[in-house]
Amino acid sequence: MAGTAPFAKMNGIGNEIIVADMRGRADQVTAAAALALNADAATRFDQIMAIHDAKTPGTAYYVDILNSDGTSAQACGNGMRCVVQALAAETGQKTFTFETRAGILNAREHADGTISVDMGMPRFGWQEIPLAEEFRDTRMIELQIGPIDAPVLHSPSAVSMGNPHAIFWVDHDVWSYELDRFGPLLENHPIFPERANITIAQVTSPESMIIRTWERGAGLTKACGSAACAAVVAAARTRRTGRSVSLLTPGGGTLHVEWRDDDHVILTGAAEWEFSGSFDPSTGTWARDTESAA
Ligand SMILES: N[C@@H](CCC[C@H](N)C(=O)O)C(=O)O
Repeated sequence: MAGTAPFAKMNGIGNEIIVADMRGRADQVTAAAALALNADAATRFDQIMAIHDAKTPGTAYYVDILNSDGTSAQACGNGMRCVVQALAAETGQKTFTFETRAGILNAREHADGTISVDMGMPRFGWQEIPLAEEFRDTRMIELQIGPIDAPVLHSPSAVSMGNPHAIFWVDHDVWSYELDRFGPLLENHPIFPERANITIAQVTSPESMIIRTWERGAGLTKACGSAACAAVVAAARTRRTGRSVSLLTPGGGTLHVEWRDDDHVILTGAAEWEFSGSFDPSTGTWARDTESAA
């Protein structure tokens, strides 16, 4: 064992995040450690953002992302904001360039404390998302749940934000759908060979929508940043909204997404520190810092 590593329990508008400081060490946070941390109510999380030393010149850090089921994720918008807030507090820096499995991304902390993350460019090709079979137009794919002649949800848009997303559109009462029941079935549907994040979206104006997400590898969460990006891109592609949209999420928080003309998707929102501690990255055994909030 290489010794314990510091961590901060944080959240990105309710998306439960552990920011793990793995700088200066060669080991990784294991799936076993993730499962152990998630099994403890005090450290239950949706994603671990493990900050490692940079691998690529021009980047400050490599960020490895683990879901609460121990699997890896390529992107996590809410988690990246937590990483930025933690590093900005430590270094006084306001802008950062990171590397993740999804590629290189830039982020900035604003004067009001909100944080913007450039989530990169969306991808729409069926092989890029990926889907298991060819769809020439991923603005609407054939997929439904519920009775065959009266589906409850159907015809989602599919988008990659580095990670796979499907967005089901509903006209009213987004809260009434049993996403806890349909989510696992859709996440693991054979059409998604790498599984998928499943979102239900209700457009409320050309500049606003409400989203709920069943996250791949994490289940129902209070917010999902990459899903917010995927939903706005898909909504703009299908002429449901413009390219600059505010999104209300189940935790009550709001995210803002702008799909810029240069094709980059910018996610803006808040991040919050809860407490700090140290943990064993191989087992998940942890202890709270004594000076940390209860
Ligand atoms: N909460 C995240 C998304 C995390 C990754 C996702 N569950 C996956 O496996 O792709 C966000 O804020 O983007």
